[in-house]
Amino acid sequence: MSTHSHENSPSRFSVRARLRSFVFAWQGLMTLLREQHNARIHLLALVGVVGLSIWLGLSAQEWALVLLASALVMGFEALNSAVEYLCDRVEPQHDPLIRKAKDVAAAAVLIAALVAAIIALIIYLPKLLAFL
Ligand SMILES: Nc1ncnc2c1ncn2[C@@H]1O[C@H](COP(=O)(O)OP(=O)(O)OP(=O)(O)O)[C@@H](O)[C@H]1O
Repeated sequence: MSTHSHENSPSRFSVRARLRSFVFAWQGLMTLLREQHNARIHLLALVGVVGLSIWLGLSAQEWALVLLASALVMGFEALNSAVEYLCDRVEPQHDPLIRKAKDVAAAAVLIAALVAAIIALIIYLPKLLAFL
């Protein structure tokens, strides 16, 4: 059984421990891209978005909004996958509360994706129409 010493007395700051945390987070990113097809689609979309943004010459504020929206979608996708892994460990059998947990986690991705799509329309549509 592990102890919870860090809850009472925080350990001293250590660069090595911070680096380890970064490696774990990187492993999580690799797991996400390897196992979650949605994450691969989002990464591909991000490459497309960056290409389009360079081509259209976005302003600094537009870049910030586009990158923020992309990070929101991908970040929620990661959290959604974490919820899925936890649910599958806790209850592999069909369960109404597990269904709700997974559906609600997926709703977070949906909300971010809808807002990202609206932001994309606001920023890209006028620039694309100007080409016509
Ligand atoms: N144990 C379960 N009990 C009840 N419903 C479940 C269970 N597992 C999955 N579901 C239902 O199936 C849906 C898809 O779950 P799953 O774990 O297969 O995610 P997924 O197909 O990887 O989703 P996505 O790829 O869109 O993130 C859930 O949103 C939920 O409605």
